[in-house]
Amino acid sequence: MNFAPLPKLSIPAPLIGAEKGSFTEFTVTQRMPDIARRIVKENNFPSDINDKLENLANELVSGDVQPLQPDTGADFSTWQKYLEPYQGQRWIDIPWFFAETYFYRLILNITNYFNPGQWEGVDPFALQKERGLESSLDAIATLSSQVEKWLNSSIETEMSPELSNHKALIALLYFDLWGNRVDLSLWSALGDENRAEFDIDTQQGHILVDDSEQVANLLTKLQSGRVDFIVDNAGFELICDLCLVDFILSSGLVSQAKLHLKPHPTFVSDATIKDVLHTIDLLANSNKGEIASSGQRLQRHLGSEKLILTDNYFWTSPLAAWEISDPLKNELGEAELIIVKGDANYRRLLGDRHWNYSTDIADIVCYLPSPMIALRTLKSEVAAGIPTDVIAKLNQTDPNWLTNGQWGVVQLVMGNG
Ligand SMILES: O=P(O)(O)OC[C@H]1O[C@](O)(CO)[C@@H](O)[C@@H]1O
Repeated sequence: MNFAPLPKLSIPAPLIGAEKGSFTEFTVTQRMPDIARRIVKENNFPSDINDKLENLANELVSGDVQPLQPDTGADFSTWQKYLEPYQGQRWIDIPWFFAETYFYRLILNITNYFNPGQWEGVDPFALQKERGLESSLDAIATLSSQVEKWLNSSIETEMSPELSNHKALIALLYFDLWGNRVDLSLWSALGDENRAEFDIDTQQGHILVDDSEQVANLLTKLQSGRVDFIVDNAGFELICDLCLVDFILSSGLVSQAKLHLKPHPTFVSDATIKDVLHTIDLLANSNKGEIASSGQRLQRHLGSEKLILTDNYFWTSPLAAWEISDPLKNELGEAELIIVKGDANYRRLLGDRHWNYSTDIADIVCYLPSPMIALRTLKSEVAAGIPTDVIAKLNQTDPNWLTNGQWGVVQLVMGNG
């Protein structure tokens, strides 16, 4: 397969926490310490673990990066290598993407997630994930009954199957985009009372680049083949992913869907294989008919291996997406379309660098072997492919447009596969 291994342009500097007044600074010095302290409140860890979490919270502000204590994680020695260039440096001086991914790996190291004993495999974010799922139950019912209608709509409305699938796909792509607004790492910072402010009514007006038509065309023409999802959050976003998966598989638009998941808890709400299985189980056992049908269809797709769940330590690593290993790149090359979800995965695509926001995204993301669609609400000062007039207008009307989670992109890059 012939594709460029690197962005076509020279690679700019990474975002770092020491950039005064930036959202990156706010995250490293305030949001991340809050997240560490919230773990103490929401779990029953013993005092030595809680003390270490409190130390971590304090040292983020101006202290140095601390090493990992030996643990049995399969990625332990790889992390030792990733850490080498940053030892003795302050959290705020190292690349933000490294700081954030390492922070979450360090939390698991501190809480003995990888060590045999009482805390082995205990997800420190379990409570937040569970609450996220519970608070989405009404939305889940609405969405699943809508999927059911879409699956039957060419029969009920006499619309051509191609047209009705096309309409359903556009709507599901929008849901899947806005489902990403609701991520728990931002919720931690906002507090409970602000959650109601997330609304999905103003969908189209807030999409800065919208390639959903092209994606729907691509998907309706496939009729077989595989679509891969680089999954982001558990909870409502995962439900939106699963509704899209259910629709493309149950309507026969594609023959397989593969979900790429995190091998361990990270970024508070990111989904693991366990989270997906738990969510599908919850749907299948719901006492609401339409939710249960959707869950049961997904269970059947799992059973027949039309739906595949996989994880890889690349997705929790500090690496840019162009540093992906050959086996994983070849695996993605088997897909007809790769759907990349969320802000952190988008930051990985762009290497979390200071690109000019109007840079053609295809000149950066030219290293993937298959067409890729990014569904991302903006939550960080990283972007590409936004028209200059749109940027100028947003700078006037909404100075926090890059980070307030109110704006989204549906960006397609056709790839070289
Ligand atoms: O769940 P998502 O969309 O990846 O968002 C999480 C990301 O957003 C942020 O909250 C802001 O960039 C990061 O801390 C993290 O990269």
